[in-house]
Amino acid sequence: MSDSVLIEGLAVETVVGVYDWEREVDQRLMVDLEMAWDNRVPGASDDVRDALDYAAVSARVVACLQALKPRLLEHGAEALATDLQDAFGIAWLRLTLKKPGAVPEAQWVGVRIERGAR
Ligand SMILES: Nc1nc2c(c(=O)[nH]1)N=C([C@H](O)[C@@H](O)CO)CN2
Repeated sequence: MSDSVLIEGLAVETVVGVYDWEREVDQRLMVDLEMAWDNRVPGASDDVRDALDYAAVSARVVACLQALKPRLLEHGAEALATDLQDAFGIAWLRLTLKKPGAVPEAQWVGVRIERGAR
């Protein structure tokens, strides 16, 4: 079973970064998520209660990162992955956390992690 639910380019404004000035301002993070889910069940029932609700996941991503205020992207990604897996029962996920503008010469910099097993 290789079904997924996807979220791409979710924007989150939060405190993030290791430098003193970064603790004083909000910056934008972008989140991409691929989450393993058996889509055959909601595919048959047409009931959102059987689905991994991408709207509910998106709201939790925003709340989690705004509460965490991570210094490192690595810490934000790790905490977010654990929180989402626990909250929604996601067996496997791939999470990319991007910080656009952190390196002026780059479109974005970031980290990508995979956690769990399909
Ligand atoms: N691997 C990482 N390197 C750096 C991070 C990070 O989160 N992970 N963060 C910074 C600063 O906060 C930077 O983004 C400020 O522009 C530097 N390196």
